[in-house]
Amino acid sequence: TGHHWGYGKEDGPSAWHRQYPVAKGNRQSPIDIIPNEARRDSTLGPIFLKYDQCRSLNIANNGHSVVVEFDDSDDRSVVLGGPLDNPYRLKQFHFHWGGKGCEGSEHTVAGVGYASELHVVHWNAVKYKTYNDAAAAPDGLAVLGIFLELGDDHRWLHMITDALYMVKFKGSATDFKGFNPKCLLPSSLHYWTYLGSLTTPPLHESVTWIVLKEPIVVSEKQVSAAALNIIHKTFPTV
Ligand SMILES: NS(=O)(=O)c1c2ccccc2cc2ccccc12
Ligand SMILES: [Zn+2]
Repeated sequence: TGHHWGYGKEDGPSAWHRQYPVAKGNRQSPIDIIPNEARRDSTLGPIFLKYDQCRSLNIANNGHSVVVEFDDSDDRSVVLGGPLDNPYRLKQFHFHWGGKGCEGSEHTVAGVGYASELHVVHWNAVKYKTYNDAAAAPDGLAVLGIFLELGDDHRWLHMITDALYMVKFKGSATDFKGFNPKCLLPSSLHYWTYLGSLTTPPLHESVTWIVLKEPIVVSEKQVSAAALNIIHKTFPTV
């Protein structure tokens, strides 16, 4: 149905502005984070992640990423503090995997990319009635960005990568209960923060980005299994 965006030459990021003019906006993500140029803001306190009561629902392949969704019908799991004026409700998390050997992270740090990047999406349910309203509002979303660097196996990531074969094809989804994203956090919650946007169409300029300085460590095997598992096409219809 209609021309769809992607990551190819014709439909990739340089072409998105045709269908999504905001691509040429003044708070577009991702950005290159330059630590020496980042301003230290003493008014910013620590962030707090209250995920103990979170309820994961399913894991799905939307053709661009693998997304794990959560029950966001109440304030059971939220992020608060840091740059945020009120708690933001946990909605979903997803990964940006690279291909074989190429860096998949969206943000870079002083020009250096990481193997992958995890985005934990939260929305401002205090100010907005629905997630969709929040997704289009300048203070509607808060996304926690966590870099993945290559090293030893991550002890919990297998719970995600093992489930990927169940959602091999775009549009597929399966139950995914009892997963708490706390197990994917690094030891330090020190962060950079800036006002930005969704990194994929519709590119809404509605995201307060909170990018953690400390990456988590995953193995090449885990990343390549994941990257290879995401097939950007629907099931071959006979
Ligand atoms: N990269 S992103 O965090 O801007 C993003 C998505 C990226 C890929 C697939 C789905 C996404 C859905 C999002 C929903 C809200 C905020 C960011 C989102
Ligand atoms: Zn993302």
